Amino acid sequence: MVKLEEIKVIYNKGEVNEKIALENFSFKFKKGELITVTGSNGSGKSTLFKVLTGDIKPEHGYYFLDEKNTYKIPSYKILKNISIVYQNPDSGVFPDLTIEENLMLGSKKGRRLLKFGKVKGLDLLKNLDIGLDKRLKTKVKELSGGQKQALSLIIASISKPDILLLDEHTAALDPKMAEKIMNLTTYINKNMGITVLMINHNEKLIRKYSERILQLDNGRLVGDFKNKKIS
Ligand SMILES: Nc1ncnc2c1ncn2[C@@H]1O[C@H](COP(=O)(O)OP(=O)(O)OP(=O)(O)O)[C@@H](O)[C@H]1O
Repeated sequence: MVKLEEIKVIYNKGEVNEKIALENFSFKFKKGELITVTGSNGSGKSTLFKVLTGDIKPEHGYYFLDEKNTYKIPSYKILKNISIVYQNPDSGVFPDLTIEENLMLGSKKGRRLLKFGKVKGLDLLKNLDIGLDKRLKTKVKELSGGQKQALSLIIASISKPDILLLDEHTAALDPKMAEKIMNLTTYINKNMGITVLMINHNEKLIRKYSERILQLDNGRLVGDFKNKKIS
């Protein structure tokens, strides 16, 4: 169980352009959930992700990792095991390295871990089923945007983070590739037990794949629904 309580984020505090981006924001989630964060432009979705990664320091708030441990956030001790995938397919890969080398680096340092990265990455590539598992020696810069995005998702997952944040990771993809990536996302969520929080604007994908939908408006949580279609 992870719980955020009373989070408040202010940009440019005390200046004329001061902006409260999150206010009295509280929510909790269980390990293994697949949650979509929705809301109009500027409602605070990316700010929420930056709070979770520790990239910005909230004005106020608490972060509960489990029933026993409470931290006044940000607490880097508990925020370290989070991976994030962005919309831009180039942001999560090393273009001059091969697919195989990218997978190995995804599981961080150490000989044993490098091998683990390759094995786990290969398993995920096979599941993705677009033929990349047979092209391990290909340089990543030769791949299409969709293929690079799939690889980014795999790299972010093989170190088995507690939480995987997906910031519009299907936004730049054609509908077919977006479905493939969402299938892989579900596989990672269910088979590896990784909690997924994703920002997504595609109604069809949200309804098909999310178990739970959080809705933000102007920095506040205004909705928290179970998706009846799959739960
Ligand atoms: N670095 C910043 N400095 C000042 N204001 C910011 C900064 N980052 C975001 N904001 C403002 O905070 C509010 C929330 O922004 P945020 O990026 O979290 O929204 P979002 O829901 O992710 O939007 P989008 O869907 O457009 O990506 C917006 O009004 C935005 O203009």
